[in-house]
Amino acid sequence: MLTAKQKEVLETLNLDNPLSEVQFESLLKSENDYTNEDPSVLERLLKMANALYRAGAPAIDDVKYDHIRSVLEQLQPENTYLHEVEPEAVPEAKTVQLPARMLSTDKAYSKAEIEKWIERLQKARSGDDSDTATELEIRVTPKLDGYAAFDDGARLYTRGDGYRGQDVTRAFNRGLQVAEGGERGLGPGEIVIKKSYFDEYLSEFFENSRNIQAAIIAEKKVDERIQLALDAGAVVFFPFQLLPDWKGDHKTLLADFEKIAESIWEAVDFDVDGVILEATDEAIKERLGATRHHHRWQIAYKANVEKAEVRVLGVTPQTSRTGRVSPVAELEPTKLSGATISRATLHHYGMVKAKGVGPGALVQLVRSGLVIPKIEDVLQPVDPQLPEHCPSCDSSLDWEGDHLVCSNRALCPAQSENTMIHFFKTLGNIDGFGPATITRLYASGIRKVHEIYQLQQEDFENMGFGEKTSQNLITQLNASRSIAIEDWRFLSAFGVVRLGPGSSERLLEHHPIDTLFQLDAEDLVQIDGFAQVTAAAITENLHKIEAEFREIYALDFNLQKTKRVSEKVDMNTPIAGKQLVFTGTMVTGTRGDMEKQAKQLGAKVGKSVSKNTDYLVTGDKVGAKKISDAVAKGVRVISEDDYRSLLES
Ligand SMILES: NC(=O)c1ccc[n+]([C@@H]2O[C@H](COP(=O)([O-])OP(=O)(O)OC[C@H]3O[C@@H](n4cnc5c(N)ncnc54)[C@H](O)[C@@H]3O)[C@@H](O)[C@H]2O)c1
Ligand SMILES: [Zn+2]
Repeated sequence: MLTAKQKEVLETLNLDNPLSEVQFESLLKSENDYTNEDPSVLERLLKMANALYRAGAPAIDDVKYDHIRSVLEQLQPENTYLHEVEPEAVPEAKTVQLPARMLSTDKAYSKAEIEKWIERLQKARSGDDSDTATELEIRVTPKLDGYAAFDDGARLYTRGDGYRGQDVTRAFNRGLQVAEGGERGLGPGEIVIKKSYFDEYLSEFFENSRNIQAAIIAEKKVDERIQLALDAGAVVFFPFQLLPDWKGDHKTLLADFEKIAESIWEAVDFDVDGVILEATDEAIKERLGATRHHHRWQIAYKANVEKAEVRVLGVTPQTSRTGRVSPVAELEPTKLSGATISRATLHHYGMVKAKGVGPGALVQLVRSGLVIPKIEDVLQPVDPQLPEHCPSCDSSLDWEGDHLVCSNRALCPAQSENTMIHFFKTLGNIDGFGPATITRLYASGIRKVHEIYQLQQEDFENMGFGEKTSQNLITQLNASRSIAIEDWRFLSAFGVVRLGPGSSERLLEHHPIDTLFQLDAEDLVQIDGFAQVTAAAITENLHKIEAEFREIYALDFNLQKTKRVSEKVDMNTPIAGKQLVFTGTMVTGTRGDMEKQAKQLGAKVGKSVSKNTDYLVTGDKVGAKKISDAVAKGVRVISEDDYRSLLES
């Protein structure tokens, strides 16, 4: 679920053609590998993730971002997003030409890739690849994980799109200092926060140092705690020239690579996400030059994956809301990326059975960055440890595909408890009804969410909750009904299989919430995105919750209705049903706004011209070839003015 901060960022940045919030969320949640997605959807997904990340409110971790990026690279290697510096925009700052280009870095994840890069440097020096003997000087520095900036002595700039950045000189006026031993005007560097200071004074209040860096350059007055950090000299602009480094010839570097990388990695008291290697020879640098994305003479070495071989102590079954029983591996406690790991979830019991996971098995545990660790491989299998009964209700288990499922759909405590927990968690507007409370309610005979709403303060007290707590629980329950929530969120809180937030919203765009139970699969199939199987499953599963839904719906929640498609789109316009593509720089509005408006006026808006396109609307600076290609496909090419007249016709 997007946080308020993330929503604000997306709104203020006003991205061109963003995905809907629901689509964004459901794509990030999906466990697919993205290879079946449309490349343009992936591009829009990456752009949104990038905007959030740059604004200090990331929606996903770097590994996932890099993964989606690599999928797009496979599907559409020529996609321009991949070949440019990922843009960064500070709202409320002036955009200015950068004194020098600021680029991203090429990345390597293994020593073998570094060896290849050195070969390319050699080749650039000699013009052929035979000369690998002559020494080549390499500088290695820590790769600071902060906010890239450029200081020309007068102004401080952000990296922007690599050519034009934004003027954030105000950071210096607020007390940002140049790292010790430095002065203003030393060119490219990074705004960073001392790790020891962050851990001691800030970690309690801020999730990561990234949102502090973003705050320092933002227009808004900085938080008091950040100001204290600035005053204490804990936040600095660190010019790369001043970084502690290792310098030497490439042979020594390769001979002792891990050691050198590690010692440089640990050389500063800042967040570091790799080491930077670069050639120092100006002639080589000049010859190699840069792509639009990175300097060819520079590379980042990131070892973002840590692995360990770990013994399994046992496999514990856990029954979920839907009755599926998931395996959790209990592990010999192991340190990985700074945390002690003693449990990791396994995909499903199909994997436990096929790969032989049980007490004594040796598995490979992998952790990328700070993500939840995964068991990637089973190195020494044993007889699998499979449960015969549901750990919660002791009923027998059935196989459904790769999953073991509790056969006791109606009376299994784990299923009921998790269903109730899911309801309050999905509503997301109150506190107090987490696992501990729900378990106690269950023990006192509560089985369904609507029963919770019938409880009085003394009922809670009789169940063993304290007086204050009971009072608070009543307050929270009342609040859950009065605080406004979207009706699609409310619907998805019932945990109907296949009816998550995304499909709930889509469904409600077509049918009001109180008519859902009259629908059959045929009605659902009419809606974009509901295949026959899904439609059948949804109608069937909806009926299972009908009684409970009616009880809870009657409690008068403050539901905000999803806008119906028929209300949103005006089909009675000159462009209704037409296919349009906008290209070039628009004069009378942003392209994103114009596309949105066209959709509301009933048009279908595409990204590229096909033979089904009716109109290509051209703004400023459109290449002649684009126009002649469109004409060749029989598309009508019109100017922005023509388009406006068309709308008025
Ligand atoms: N989690 C997300 O949603 C998300 C979104 C976008 C990008 N990202 C991450 O960001 C990465 C790409 O972003 P990027 O291009 O800003 O970063 P990068 O990792 O390629 O780093 C490039 C930057 O490193 C800096 N740098 C730090 N130390 C340096 C040194 N010693 N010498 C020279 N330069 C140094 C420079 O400012 C340069 O601009 C991706 O790989 C991805 O992991 C994550
Ligand atoms: Zn059970």
